[in-house]
Amino acid sequence: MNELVNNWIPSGGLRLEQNALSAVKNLDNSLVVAGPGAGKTELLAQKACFLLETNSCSNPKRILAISFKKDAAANLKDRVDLRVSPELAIRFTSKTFDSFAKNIIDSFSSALPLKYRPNFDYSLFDKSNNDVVKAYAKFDIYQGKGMKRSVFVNALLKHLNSQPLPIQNDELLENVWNYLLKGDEENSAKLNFPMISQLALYILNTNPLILKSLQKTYSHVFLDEFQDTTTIQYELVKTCFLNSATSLTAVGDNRQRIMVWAGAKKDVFDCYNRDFFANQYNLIMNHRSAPRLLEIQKVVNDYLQNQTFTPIPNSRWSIKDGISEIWYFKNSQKEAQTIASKINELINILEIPHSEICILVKQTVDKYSKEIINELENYNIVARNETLFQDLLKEDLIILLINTLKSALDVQNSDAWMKIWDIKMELAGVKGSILNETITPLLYSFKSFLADVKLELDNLTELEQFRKILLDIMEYYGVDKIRKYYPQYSQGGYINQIRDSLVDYLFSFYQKTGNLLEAIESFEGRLSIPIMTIHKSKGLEYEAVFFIGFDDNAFWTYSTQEEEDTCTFFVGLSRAKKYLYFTFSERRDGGFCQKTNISPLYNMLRDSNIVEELNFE
Ligand SMILES: Nc1ncnc2c1ncn2[C@@H]1O[C@H](COP(=O)(O)OP(=O)(O)OP(=O)(O)O)[C@@H](O)[C@H]1O
Repeated sequence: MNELVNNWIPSGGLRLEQNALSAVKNLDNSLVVAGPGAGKTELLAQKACFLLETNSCSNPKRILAISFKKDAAANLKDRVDLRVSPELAIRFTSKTFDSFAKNIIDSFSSALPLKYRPNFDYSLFDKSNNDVVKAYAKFDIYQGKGMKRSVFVNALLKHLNSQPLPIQNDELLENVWNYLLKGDEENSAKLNFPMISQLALYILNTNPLILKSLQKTYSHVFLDEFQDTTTIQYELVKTCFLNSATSLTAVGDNRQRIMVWAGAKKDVFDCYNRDFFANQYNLIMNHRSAPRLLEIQKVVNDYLQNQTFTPIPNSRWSIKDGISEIWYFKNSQKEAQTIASKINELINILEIPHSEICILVKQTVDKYSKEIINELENYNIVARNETLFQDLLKEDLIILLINTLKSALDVQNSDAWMKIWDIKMELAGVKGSILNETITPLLYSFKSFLADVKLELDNLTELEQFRKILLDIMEYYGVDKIRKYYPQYSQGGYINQIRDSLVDYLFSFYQKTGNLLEAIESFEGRLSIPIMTIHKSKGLEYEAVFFIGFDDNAFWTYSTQEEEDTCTFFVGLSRAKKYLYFTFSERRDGGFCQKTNISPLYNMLRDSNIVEELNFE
């Protein structure tokens, strides 16, 4: 075993800096703190390879990685799948915090006392729904006169999660929980993720056997983007793994803490170091951004923390690499034309792929991007609000259905075929790679099913016909088997919701192109420029980033939450590898824009001495 450990080298030909390598090989609890692009996520992928390949995570133990966003969880899983053999990769589970907690309550709801057991068909609600207001109104709590609705909703949500379970001495809280858990004649049961985490905590605190089995299953746990962990999520981590044999690796960056508004625990690093006696590792490389762009990151860092930050760029860059500009416009029409022309140049002259260019906004994607989308159409370039697709594209069910369609339409697509064949074998309970009396008939029947699907797709004209084809595909795999194989679909109508979204989107793309393979490509966003909020861009990276509408309106919270908005600014600008453009327009949407409140952010760009300022009349 020692020999395996000593001889282990990072996969994919990557070289890790000394501290990264030490963190990978450390088998106790650890915390890796590093700036954007330092390779924190990659370090977790490498650590998974190390643990599995050296048997430090010995069969049948597993590694559990917990991230915040579905795409982050999926990306981490993809990186591990790419680097280790399928037999090892199967022991790496990557989930979001939300799905981790939800799986606990869906798998063990019978361990809850009846009064806290949610109805089987519960669905989810978030802040944007009216459900929490309705629930309180049921017990005569109405919005106070003159009170802003958002303030009222926040107050209700705070009250809803003001106590761990079981609820003590609060009749209103007890009633609202009961109503949300059980629903009534008109409304089904509805839960939000903080409630789900409370229920998961209750199960784990009152059922030592469930807790033990969780600890026995996972010998190693990874926590990505740890800076954004909320109090209740941290409580869950502690309840699950404190004083257990499971070893934890957390990675994060204080300067990228952008979820304080959603309850991120500001002192989570200190608490974790103290509670888990973690070894801390700091990294100094930046593998993402060109050297000149790192100059901006240094200035913003100095504003955010006392510790200086001198990231070392990856050796693929030359010292002069990196372009950053601020563009000033009189109106948003001219802004849109200039951005479209630049994007056209990046794609057609510099040959940068669509998927390597990103348009970022602070918020309200549609407001800031309408005109740009229209101007890009003049160049035959598609741009779209990626928020609608980001999570959907990483859904296991979507990946399964899309790969099935691809395999039916294009028998040469070996990648898609391998993925669905592996899953088909798993779902059919068949193991092995050599054709035999079990595998051969399954293979023939699967191929013949795909040929039938192709025939139906060749005659596709109606939306309902397409829905039926996808229903048939799911039936063929077995809906119950899918629900079991992917625990996130085990409960309620979520699986149907996801399927219907796919049907609607794909069919609308199909109507435009008349070609289903092209429609799938469009749906996957291979030929479109993603537009998203900075929050949605967390963890992602692009060759070129356009940070549009850099004004007081977009950063309207700056005066009340300067630190968090500066962190958001830092996250946004650190997504760029080589090109970084900021735009400001005096007029937008019939109104005037200013940049006086956020002048400290503008000054940081100027202080870097690398950002050029251009005026467009
Ligand atoms: N050791 C390495 N050598 C070369 N490239 C690397 C190395 N580690 C990471 N990378 C690459 O650098 C980029 C950034 O890595 P990664 O996404 O892991 O950074 P991060 O620290 O998680 O960033 P962020 O906090 O901004 O999300 C990725 O393209 C990754 O493939």
